[in-house]
Amino acid sequence: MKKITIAIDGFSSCGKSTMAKDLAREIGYIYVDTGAMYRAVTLFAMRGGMFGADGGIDTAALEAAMNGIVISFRLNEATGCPDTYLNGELVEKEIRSMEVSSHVSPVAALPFVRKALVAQQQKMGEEKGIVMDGRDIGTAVFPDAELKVFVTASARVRAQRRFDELRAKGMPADFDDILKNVEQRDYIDSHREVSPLRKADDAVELDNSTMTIAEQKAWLMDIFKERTGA
Ligand SMILES: Nc1ncnc2c1ncn2[C@@H]1O[C@H](COP(=O)(O)OP(=O)(O)OP(=O)(O)O)[C@@H](O)[C@H]1O
Ligand SMILES: Nc1ccn([C@@H]2O[C@H](COP(=O)(O)O)[C@@H](O)[C@H]2O)c(=O)n1
Repeated sequence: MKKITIAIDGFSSCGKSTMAKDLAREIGYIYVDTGAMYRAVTLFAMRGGMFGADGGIDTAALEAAMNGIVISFRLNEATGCPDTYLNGELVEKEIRSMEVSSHVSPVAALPFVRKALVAQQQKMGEEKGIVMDGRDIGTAVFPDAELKVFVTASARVRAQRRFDELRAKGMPADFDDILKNVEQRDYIDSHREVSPLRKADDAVELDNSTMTIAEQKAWLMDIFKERTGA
C-alpha cells in the first residue's frame, strides 16, 4: 500500500507523542518527535552557558554553533521508541527536565533554529511513511501531508498528566509549576512570528480531555484507515 505522511500537532503535553508513537508502531511507519529536537538544541545552549541570568539567549553564539549541533534518533530496543542523541550522547532523560521545558520555547522561536530543524525534518520525511509530531508539522514542515491531526485538551488536564508521569518516574514535580510551564509554552508557541502553533485548515481536531489513551489510539487508527483504505 502507498505510504503517506502523517502530521500530528497540538498544545504542550496533550498526548501527541503517545498517539503518534502508537500509530507508527502499529502501521510500521517511522516516528519523529520534533519537540525532542528543539529540546536538544536548548540543552546544548544551556550547557554552553548561552542563557543570561535574565533568561535572555546569546543568539549570536547559538547561531554560530548551529552547524555543529547534530541531533539523531536511535531505537531503544527496551522501550520500542526512538531515543534522542545530541552530538552522539544519549540525552533522552536530560531533555525532558523542567529546566529544559522552561527554556525551550524562546529557543524554538528563533528563526535560524527553526530553519535548520525544519530542513532536517523535511529530509527525514522525503520517503513518506512517517508520523511526525510537533507544533508546525501540518502548517510548515509538511503542508501537503495526507493526514493532519490537531490535538487539544484543557491545560489542567495536560498538567495533571505530566505531573502523574513525572511522579511515576520518581522525578521532582510540582503541579502549579507544570501548569504554569504548559500555559507559558502554549502562549509563546502560539504567538511567535515564524510558524506559530495553529491548527492547519485541513487538520482534523481532537479534544482528548476526557478520552483514555486506548480511546484516542482507536480514534486515530480509524481515521488512518479511512484516509488510506487500509
Ligand atoms: N488520553 C490520555 N489520558 C491520560 N493520560 C494521557 C493521555 N494521553 C497521553 N497521556 C499521558 O500524558 C502525558 C503527556 O503525553 P505526551 O508526552 O504524549 O504529550 P505530548 O503532546 O507529546 O507532549 P509534549 O508537548 O511535551 O511533547 C504522558 O504521560 C502520557 O502518557
Ligand atoms: N515542531 C515543533 C515542536 C516543538 N516545538 C517547541 O519545542 C517545545 C518542546 O516540544 P514538546 O513537543 O517536547 O513539548 C515546544 O513547547 C515548542 O516550543 C516547536 O516549536 N515546534
